[in-house]
Amino acid sequence: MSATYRELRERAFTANMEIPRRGLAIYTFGNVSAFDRDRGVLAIKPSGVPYDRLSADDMIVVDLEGKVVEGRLRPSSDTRTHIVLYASFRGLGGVVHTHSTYATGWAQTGTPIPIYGTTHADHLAEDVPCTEVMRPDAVEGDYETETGKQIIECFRDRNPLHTPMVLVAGHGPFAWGEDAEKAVYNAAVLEEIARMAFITRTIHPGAARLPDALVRKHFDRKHGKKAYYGQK
Ligand SMILES: O=C(CO)[C@@H](O)[C@H](O)COP(=O)(O)O
Repeated sequence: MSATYRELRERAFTANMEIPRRGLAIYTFGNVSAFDRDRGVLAIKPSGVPYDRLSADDMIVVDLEGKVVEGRLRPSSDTRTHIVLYASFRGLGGVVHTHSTYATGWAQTGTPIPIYGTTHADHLAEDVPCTEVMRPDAVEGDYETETGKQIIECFRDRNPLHTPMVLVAGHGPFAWGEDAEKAVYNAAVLEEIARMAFITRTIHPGAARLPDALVRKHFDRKHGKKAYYGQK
């Protein structure tokens, strides 16, 4: 491991190891990257290596063209989706993709997660958005880049720093943050929100969304007053 990227690779490794620790994915499912915006590179988990065999030395450093800058293995199959998010959303230092059970369940039905309660409103002030299902011709093309573009399209009128998570229809969740650690935190929050919403809807299929006044109160208490809720 070169000294230049040692810190970035260690950051990516530590964040990836939080995925199994938090029960957000099994085996090789999912991936986390850490971004160094000054150098224009990210460090990401290699493809197909189970978490219990990963080391910091295995992390792959990739530039925003997708070219491997350093590393022995193949970067995660979702790398190009991570690249689209770093290139399009300002202020990101980490991106996470998981197959966490409840969030993936909502994604597989193509359903945004309704903002039912204050746990949700403490973290974001709108439903967790869900992308459109990908068109067949897009699936045949550069699938991972298209996945990123679907997310960007879904955030056309949203602020990704206010809503740091999304469901990709038929696939699973992505989350992000100012660094890789915060991105994993947001992925764990998303899974908990998804689980609570599933239980809420199961107990009462017609459960109402949290009233706007409570959404604002809880979101503002944690994040300060923001002029727009879920909007740019
Ligand atoms: O989304 C997927 C597959 O649908 C990925 O999360 C894989 O489950 C992990 O891929 P690698 O990171 O090992 O390439």
